[in-house]
Amino acid sequence: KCLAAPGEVTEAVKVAIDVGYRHFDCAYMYHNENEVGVGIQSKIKEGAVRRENLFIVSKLWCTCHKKSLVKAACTRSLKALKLDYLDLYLMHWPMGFKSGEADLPVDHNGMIIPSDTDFLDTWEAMENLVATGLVRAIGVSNFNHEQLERLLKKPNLRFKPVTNQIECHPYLTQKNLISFCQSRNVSVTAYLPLGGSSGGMHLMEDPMIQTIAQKHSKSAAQILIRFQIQRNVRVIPKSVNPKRILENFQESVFDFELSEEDMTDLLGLDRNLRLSTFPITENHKDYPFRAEF
Ligand SMILES: NC(=O)C1=CN([C@@H]2O[C@H](COP(=O)(O)OP(=O)(O)OC[C@H]3O[C@@H](n4cnc5c(N)ncnc54)[C@H](OP(=O)(O)O)[C@@H]3O)[C@@H](O)[C@H]2O)C=CC1
Ligand SMILES: O=C1CO[C@H](CO)[C@@H](O)[C@@H]1O
Repeated sequence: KCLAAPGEVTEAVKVAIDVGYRHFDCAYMYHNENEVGVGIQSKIKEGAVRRENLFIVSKLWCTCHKKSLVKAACTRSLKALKLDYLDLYLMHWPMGFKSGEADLPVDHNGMIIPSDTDFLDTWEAMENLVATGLVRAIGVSNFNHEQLERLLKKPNLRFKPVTNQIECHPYLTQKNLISFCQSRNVSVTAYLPLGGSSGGMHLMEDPMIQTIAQKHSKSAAQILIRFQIQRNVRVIPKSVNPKRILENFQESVFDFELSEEDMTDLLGLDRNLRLSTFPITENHKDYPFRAEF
């Protein structure tokens, strides 16, 4: 859950656990792991859920790619979340940034200052987190297929990335990258599945999506979530609104099926429209979006 006010996040986490959510997608960069942790902790204390039935994800930020910084970054997230292990820890981006106070260290032109790290080395430090039990599994986010291939071919790879978390929705269907990941047994997790917040791309208002929604008596959001489920893609919609938290969950997205024609129509909306382009990092050697996929 990102970009939400503090008390709002704790409340949203509690509501989500009550209605049955178990997977929480967090990150140091969202600066709300403490609030998420308060929500989780209070539900565990109350007996509403057990730790082992939750699936908590966090992400290593780009300023901590240096091998010597990885463990402390993970421990900081664990402390904020009030947990003693993470179910999954992701490398947020393949790009390393200069370490220090700023999350986004930039030069005079406003462009990111890279670190001299290589994501293969960062990965080794993440593998150590699995070995020492701080995290159960590791994965990546925003990797293109060349970067993922390079990681999978790394000599002496100890743990494979279990997932690649990428932007994915009908305007950016990611057909090629999804086939690539699935062929290598790396699951795909779709972020921005609803097209992001208002001011984004108005995906939910798309006439085709609206028509399909009406046909199934579902909301546009439910269609967008179901679309990913039927492609065998994990999906992490964000909401801080109790009504929408419920709307996006379980029965309401598992009690119907999109037809082959619906799926083809949705896939046909692809326009390679990426919202999460991260322009200040465009000159980075590991900028992921220069490659075709
Ligand atoms: N790895 C990465 O680099 C990135 C990862 N992410 C992850 O993916 C998650 C989801 O992506 P996000 O960017 O939040 O975008 P989403 O596509 O999930 O859209 C969230 C927006 O949709 C609204 N919304 C949620 N449910 C409904 C509904 N049923 N009907 C109408 N509107 C709805 C939310 O508002 P409201 O809250 O008011 O309901 C919010 O404004 C993030 O929370 C984050 O964890 C996101 C970006 C980058
Ligand atoms: O998950 C994310 C949300 O916000 C960050 C800052 O723009 C992004 O870079 C990141 O991918």
